[in-house]
Amino acid sequence: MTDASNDIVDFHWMLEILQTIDIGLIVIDNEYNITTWNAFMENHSGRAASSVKNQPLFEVFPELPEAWFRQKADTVRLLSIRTFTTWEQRPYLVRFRNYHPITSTAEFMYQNSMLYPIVDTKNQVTHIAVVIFDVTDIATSKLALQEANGELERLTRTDGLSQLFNRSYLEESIHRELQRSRRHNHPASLIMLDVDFFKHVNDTYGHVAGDDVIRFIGRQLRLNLRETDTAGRYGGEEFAVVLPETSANDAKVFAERLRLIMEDSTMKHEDTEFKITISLGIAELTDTMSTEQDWISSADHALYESKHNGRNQTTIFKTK
Ligand SMILES: Nc1nc2c(ncn2[C@@H]2O[C@H](COP(=O)(O)OP(=O)(O)OP(=O)(O)O)[C@@H](O)[C@H]2O)c(=O)[nH]1
Repeated sequence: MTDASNDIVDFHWMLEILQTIDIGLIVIDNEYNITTWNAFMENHSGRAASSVKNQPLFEVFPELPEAWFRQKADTVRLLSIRTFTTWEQRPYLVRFRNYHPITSTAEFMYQNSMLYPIVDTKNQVTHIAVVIFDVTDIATSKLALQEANGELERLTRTDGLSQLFNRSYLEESIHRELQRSRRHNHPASLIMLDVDFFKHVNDTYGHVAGDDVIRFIGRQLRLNLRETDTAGRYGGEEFAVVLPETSANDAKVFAERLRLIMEDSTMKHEDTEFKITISLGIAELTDTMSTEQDWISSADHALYESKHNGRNQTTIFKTK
């Protein structure tokens, strides 16, 4: 065979490959009109190559962000280089329905895409090849893994009963807030609170009723906190709340609101109704507290005073 006929055979092979590979190929000219569109594109868009030929790319795909795409294409043209976009940067270049109904729950096809310069004999970029890879399976399994890891992380810092943070996460938060507040010289307060006569609740109504009380306090704390506050279960029936940017007097407003909510609520267990109250202690961070343990002990000290003075009240820690 002559060189010319070899070239033609090669060319036909190439065309055959382009039609059958499971990769999308669009070729556009410098005016963004479509010149080539392979079988993958036909199958997923439902449009024949003949119907999109010479059509502007942005009309065929109105979802394609034009300014962003033009900027990418300009780089390819000016520098004669390839550019690559991953599904993590942009989930898809053109929106196709996901056709893996069994292996994947995604609504659309996740895509990696590449823009590739096509040059003429004078090394001028005359066209750009847009290559689209279907990465739905990879993307959905990675997203599922991320979601599972996120849930695992949430579980390791959550107290199952109250659905608040657990003690170890709470201690980390108290430590972080101590450092942050010191660095910025801003106020911060810590509230410790404890259910009054909780042993009596357990002994009279049973542990299940006691657990319901812990759940109820968890819910009330979650409902009443600001987003920047952190609440957790410190031990059995003891809870702590970290309030950044809050003086002791401001923390007392929150503490009293919570105390009154508890006082006004009626607990129900099976057919029995009962009331509970809580005692609270507040410590605003001062220079004399050098570790988070000092801060916790100060709030605990104030809580002890509330208990000692008759319970169902809030006390602010005072340095002697
Ligand atoms: N139901 C239930 N009870 C718990 C849990 N954790 C601790 N407790 C109980 O909480 C009670 C705490 O009792 P005490 O420390 O004597 O305190 P108190 O009865 O609340 O009395 P004051 O704090 O002095 O008002 C004990 O009976 C513990 O068994 C829990 O997760 N669920």
